[in-house]
Amino acid sequence: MAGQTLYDKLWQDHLVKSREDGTALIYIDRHLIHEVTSPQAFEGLRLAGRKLWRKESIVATPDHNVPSEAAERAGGVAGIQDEVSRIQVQTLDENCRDFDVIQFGINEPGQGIVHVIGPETGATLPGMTVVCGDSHTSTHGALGALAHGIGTSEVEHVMATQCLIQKKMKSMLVRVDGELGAGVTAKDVVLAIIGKIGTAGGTGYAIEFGGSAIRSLSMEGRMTVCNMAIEAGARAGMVAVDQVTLDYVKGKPYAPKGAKWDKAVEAWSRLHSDDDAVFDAVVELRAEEIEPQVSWGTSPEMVAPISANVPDPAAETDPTRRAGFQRALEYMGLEAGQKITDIKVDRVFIGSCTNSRIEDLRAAAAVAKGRKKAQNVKQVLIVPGSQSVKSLAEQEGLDKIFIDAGFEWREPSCSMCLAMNADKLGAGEHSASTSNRNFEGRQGYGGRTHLVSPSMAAAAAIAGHFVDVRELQQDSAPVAEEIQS
Ligand SMILES: CC(C)[C@H](C(=O)O)[C@@H](O)C(=O)O
Ligand code: SF4
Repeated sequence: MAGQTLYDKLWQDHLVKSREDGTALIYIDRHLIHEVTSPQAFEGLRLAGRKLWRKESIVATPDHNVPSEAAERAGGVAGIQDEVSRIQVQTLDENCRDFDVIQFGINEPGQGIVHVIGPETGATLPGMTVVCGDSHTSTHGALGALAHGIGTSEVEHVMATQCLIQKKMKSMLVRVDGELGAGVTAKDVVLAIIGKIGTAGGTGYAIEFGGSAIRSLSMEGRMTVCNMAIEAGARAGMVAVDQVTLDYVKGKPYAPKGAKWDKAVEAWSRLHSDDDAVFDAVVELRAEEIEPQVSWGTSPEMVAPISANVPDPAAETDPTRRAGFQRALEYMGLEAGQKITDIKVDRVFIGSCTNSRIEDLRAAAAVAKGRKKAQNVKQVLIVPGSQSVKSLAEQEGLDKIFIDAGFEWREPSCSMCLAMNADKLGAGEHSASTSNRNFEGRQGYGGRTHLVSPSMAAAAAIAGHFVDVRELQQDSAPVAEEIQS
């Protein structure tokens, strides 16, 4: 018999019952909740007179509707200007109080984007099943967990039973071997993967990311990659447990301690695919071939290396693809064949569950240090993913670097990732954004999003247009001249 994949092992470990119709009941270890997709679930429980099955499994935090501006934030929940947002956050507070759920409230130390606080508190651990009413739950798979988003009715189901009805997915290995070049980050890797397999490439699969380039990434980088598994069509992304994982998890507030830690390490050490495991699909990329990436269209697969030009739809043989490219270029206000480096940037957003961790902010600060935002750039938002990231960044003086560069230092929230709050991209404006979705209107009505890494976003903020961060790092002179002109 062939060996097991990591996904097989995680699935097997949580399987309660397989059913004749091909579905199965799996046990859920960790349930993360936020203000957008939990209210109906709590209401459903109330109406049915049900209790939470295991309330300790739930960790709540508000992230989508909380303002990022310090002044508005200072007033707490009551101070949220937008009524719908205020009600959402208030409702989460009330539900957590009524059902006695652990919540990191709006201005409390642990608050942050749900996918940032799970791993950083140790609420997410290797070997767990992790769910949340949010598609980017795939992020947590970076720890060697089976993690995916669920719908609101499933949120209620997990609350009431701690189980979920699932159909086992197929397995895909995305292997990136070789060494990444300087200035090429986890974000570029995952954008290149999506550029290759497309946004439907992973549909129906659980993706395991492997290969030497993935193993060389930090946990934060692995989270960036798994975060965007959903943009490749896969509900779950994961990376095998190794020493990097264990070093990251050790000492986290909710991580096991003492003898329990030793037992956990023993159990977690088998969380990798066996050498003879067979995947339903295998995709391979060479790390050396990956350049810093910039998305040019309205889907994450519409992405190109920074050295490239905006593609010409006429070169597409498939009529549906050609029409899609054409429409994307019209929406984005771009010309076929124009250089990516000629695209001017109006606003820059560095944040989101893809890229708002400390290493992301350090990478952006390394580029911003001693430089200034270009005149044509109206706003640069730096939004740390959590209160912990924010205070660590402040201890390191990163906030000062950003402020000196003319950037804005904000409070932890989803912010301009999806414009469910005051942070929005104006119609026709182009953003350099470290988030994960560039759909039409995603960052504001008529807004034009370009997905990039944190260092590429900072470089665009300085230059006023997209620029190869590798040139900027080696030689700052040309950019400095542009700023003065
Ligand atoms: C609001 C939430 C349900 C949604 C998601 O599921 O991903 C959001 O986080 C997003 O990124 O679009
Ligand atoms: S940061 Fe963006 S992608 Fe992540 S949970 Fe918030 S809205 Fe969704």
